[in-house]
Amino acid sequence: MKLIATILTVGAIFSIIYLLQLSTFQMGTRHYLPDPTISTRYQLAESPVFTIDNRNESTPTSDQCLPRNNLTDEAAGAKLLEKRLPECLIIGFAKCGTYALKSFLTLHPDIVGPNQEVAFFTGYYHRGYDWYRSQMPLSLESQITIEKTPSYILSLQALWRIRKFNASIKLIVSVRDPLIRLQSSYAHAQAAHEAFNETFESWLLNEDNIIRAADYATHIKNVFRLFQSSQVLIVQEEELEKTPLAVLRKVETFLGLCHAFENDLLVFNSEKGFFCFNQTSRRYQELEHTLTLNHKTGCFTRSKGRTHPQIDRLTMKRIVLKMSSYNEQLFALTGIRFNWTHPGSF
Ligand SMILES: Nc1ncnc2c1ncn2[C@@H]1O[C@H](COP(=O)(O)OS(=O)(=O)O)[C@@H](OP(=O)(O)O)[C@H]1O
Repeated sequence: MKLIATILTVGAIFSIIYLLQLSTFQMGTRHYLPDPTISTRYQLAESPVFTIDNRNESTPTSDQCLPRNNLTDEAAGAKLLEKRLPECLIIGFAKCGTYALKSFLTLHPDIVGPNQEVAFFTGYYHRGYDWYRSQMPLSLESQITIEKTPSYILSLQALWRIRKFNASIKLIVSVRDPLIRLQSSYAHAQAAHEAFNETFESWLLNEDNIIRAADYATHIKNVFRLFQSSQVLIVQEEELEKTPLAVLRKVETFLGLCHAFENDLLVFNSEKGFFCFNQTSRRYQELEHTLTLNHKTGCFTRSKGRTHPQIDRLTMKRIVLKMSSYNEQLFALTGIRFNWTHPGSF
């Protein structure tokens, strides 16, 4: 009996040791070995644990702030540089200064972004995240990659895809006086299509063109349905045009970055009528070749800041009346009353 009891005790001890080893092995395979087919950044992007908001908790105040990226340290940079998926998207709206915003933002040492619109979530989703990543510029771990494609906000499917990609991503939406946006869209259509020969007056007869320029609310509502309001920053083209640094600093705070936008990075060019890059700044010289610019002036090319078609007062009043209900919806949704052309302006 004693012998049987000893055998049973020894057997039980061996079984316990075996089970302990097995569970440690499973932990090792399931939790600690990364899947070599999926990059760490992708896993982080999908994970609810890591959000860009976590950075905000440790965001230094402006007086303690040193840019995290030291681009002069080429040797260190070369080792750590890789293409990374975006953590912030400028999703709209077209003709609202999205290119100027994205390009000026890259003056920040902790922000990078591709020059072109990648249109991944609208046009190239089938190519997968690795393709999307391949479209991004090299960056350091500490830098945030920003991509801008203004058509994303118009597509509910694209917004769902963005949410699936990274539910805690930061989104920037730029809006503009819809009357000016309407003129800008016409000038764009005229420049983009050689065969386009419609006069502005006949183009205005198409109600859809007016609604398309004014209906921000429908699309912003979709954004708020899928993302928390703290993830969304609404900026105004008019402010970007007149006081660009104020907008850039808002974005910097929104992203939890150091305050690195100095007054001398941009200069107003009276011939162009817009702020342009200060060509003497070191950061501009680093970036110049990555942007679509007039390299003589440091301003954007002629495709930004086009001449707008004239509108007579009566037509303008008619359009503004049509737009005003859309504006009211936007003001109610965002809690911001933009100082745009309104029926009382006439
Ligand atoms: N600094 C600076 N320089 C040049 N242009 C500036 C600038 N800031 C804002 N803008 C305005 O940006 C408008 C174009 O907006 P987008 O870049 O969003 O257009 S697009 O949707 O990508 O085609 C463009 O519209 P248009 O004036 O109709 O060309 C500009 O008014």
